[in-house]
Amino acid sequence: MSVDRLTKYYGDFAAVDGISFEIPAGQVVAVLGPNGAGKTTTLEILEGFADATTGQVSVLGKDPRRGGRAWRSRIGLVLQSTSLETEPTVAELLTLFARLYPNPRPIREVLELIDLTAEAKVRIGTLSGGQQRRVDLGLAMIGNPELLFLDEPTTGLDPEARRRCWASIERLNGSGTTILLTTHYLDEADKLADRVLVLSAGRLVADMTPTAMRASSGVSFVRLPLPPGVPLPPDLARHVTGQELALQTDQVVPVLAELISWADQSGVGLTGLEVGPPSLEDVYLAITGKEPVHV
Ligand SMILES: Nc1ncnc2c1ncn2[C@@H]1O[C@H](COP(=O)(O)OP(=O)(O)OP(=O)(O)O)[C@@H](O)[C@H]1O
Repeated sequence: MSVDRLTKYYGDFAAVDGISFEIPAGQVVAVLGPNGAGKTTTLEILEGFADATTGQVSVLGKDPRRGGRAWRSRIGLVLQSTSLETEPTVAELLTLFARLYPNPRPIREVLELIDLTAEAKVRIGTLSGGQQRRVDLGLAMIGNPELLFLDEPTTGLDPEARRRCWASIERLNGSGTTILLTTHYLDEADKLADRVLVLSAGRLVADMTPTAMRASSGVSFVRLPLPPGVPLPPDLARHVTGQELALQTDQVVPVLAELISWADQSGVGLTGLEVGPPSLEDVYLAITGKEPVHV
């Protein structure tokens, strides 16, 4: 998939303001960005549901607006919210949808991918929210798509249900499907994505791997559980909450030097000391201008 200097204007307002990126086959890419950043608009253009104002878009080698039926059958969609039929069983609904595609995946295989083999004969209406979301995924993958668009696939699910959804998405990618997903969960992007695209006010402000994104801030986390009754120097003491020192800094060497000197003089072991990159969420908030990362 390639996107070159894409814009989408509503009147004078640029909802998408000149973004370019390429997604090679087989990647999982997460599109992040605050509300109104242009994620849905971009996805709608890539899916062929909306026209670009200017720029070039090619998805599976075609202009999405001119894709046609054969092109569409190579793409799977999971929309932000769907309402499934409640009466049929899981297997019945999958079988019904399989008839719409020229080259459907075997139902048994889809059930395994979405981890609902045991529920094949259960009516959709009696499934949990997380199981229904995995049925959405199953319907999107039944046509054996080369490319899958997932719009906020796990919003509203509990942690266990989210993990099971992630496992299905990982299995599907393992079978070769390219996946483009939007999410507001940074842990989801971290877990699933080979690459993260961050949109802000219609512009692409980051395009990198989660690891590179964490490293890009140049900021490190320092964390140390403290023994009772040994006061820290005042500039470090202001970062103590309860019995823990926790701070982020772009000056990790002086902070560590001060800690080591303090530990040496006070006879304190540095047991439990952690130094590492900030969370993806911290960096994301800094990139999108929501909050500073620095202490
Ligand atoms: N049909 C429209 N007419 C006018 N403005 C629109 C239209 N559709 C979207 N917009 C505006 O374009 C901007 C981008 O919207 P979009 O839905 O793509 O954002 P988003 O990143 O998907 O946000 P969210 O996370 O809330 O789904 C917003 O400011 C929105 O108000």
